[in-house]
Amino acid sequence: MSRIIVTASTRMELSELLIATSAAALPGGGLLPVHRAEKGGAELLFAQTGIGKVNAAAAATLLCERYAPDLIINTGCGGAFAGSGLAVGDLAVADSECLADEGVQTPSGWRGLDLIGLPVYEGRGERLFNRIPLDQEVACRALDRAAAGGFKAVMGPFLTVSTCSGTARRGEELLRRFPGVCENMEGAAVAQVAFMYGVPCLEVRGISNMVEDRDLSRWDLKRAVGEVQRFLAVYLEQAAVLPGIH
Ligand SMILES: O=C(O)c1cccc(C(=O)CC[C@H]2O[C@@H](n3cnc4c(=O)[nH]cnc43)[C@H](O)[C@@H]2O)c1
Repeated sequence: MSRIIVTASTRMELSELLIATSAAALPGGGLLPVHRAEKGGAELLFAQTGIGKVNAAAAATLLCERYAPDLIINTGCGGAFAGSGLAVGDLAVADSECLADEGVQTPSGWRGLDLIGLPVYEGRGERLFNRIPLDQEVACRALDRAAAGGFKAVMGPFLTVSTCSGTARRGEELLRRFPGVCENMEGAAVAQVAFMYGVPCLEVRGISNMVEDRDLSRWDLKRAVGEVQRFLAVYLEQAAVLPGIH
């Protein structure tokens, strides 16, 4: 039976999936709460990682070591960049991830890790600096499934940051560094660990806010996490025949 792991930073980002799949808490999860279900001929494990790259990387490493998954799905909410074509309540599918604030501030501007010449990972014929590749077939199929399910979804590069951008200016600055449709705080960490373990990784987020001058009255976390979990519940129904799953 194939094994799919779904990670999110908060309980709210997983709670509807836990209900939809009748998942039960696994005993002995230690610091990392894990729930288990069976659906569509696959074993599903849901893990609440906590916010940010450190929590996400620690959780992803533990999950890869302990469970050797066939696919890791990172989900939750995210901010949409201006010009992405995304709005609050839409779905964003990552075609790549990026460590968007790992680099060097030089007198002539910000530069990525390639300036230092030290990759975050080197192996399997790749040197990864800021950009983390994701499985293209898995991403494209997820986008197709979202469209077929009537969801408005856009696929593009995701940027992972340590500081949530609370100004339009910061969003513009990040887009001068790297192309991006969606900002988040965990995705590149999960993607990097998955890449290191050779596990296909999918990232799908519901858009809770635009990357703009911070105005919480324009955020809709509930709608964002509801939409993306509604999509994933359908997606996971066909878990046994998902691309990348053998
Ligand atoms: O600024 C606030 O007061 C505030 C209130 C509630 C939530 C936040 C977050 O920043 C949530 C971070 C959480 O959600 C993801 N997320 C959602 N939108 C964004 C964003 O625009 N930029 C970065 N991360 C975002 C993120 O992955 C975290 O897990 C703030």
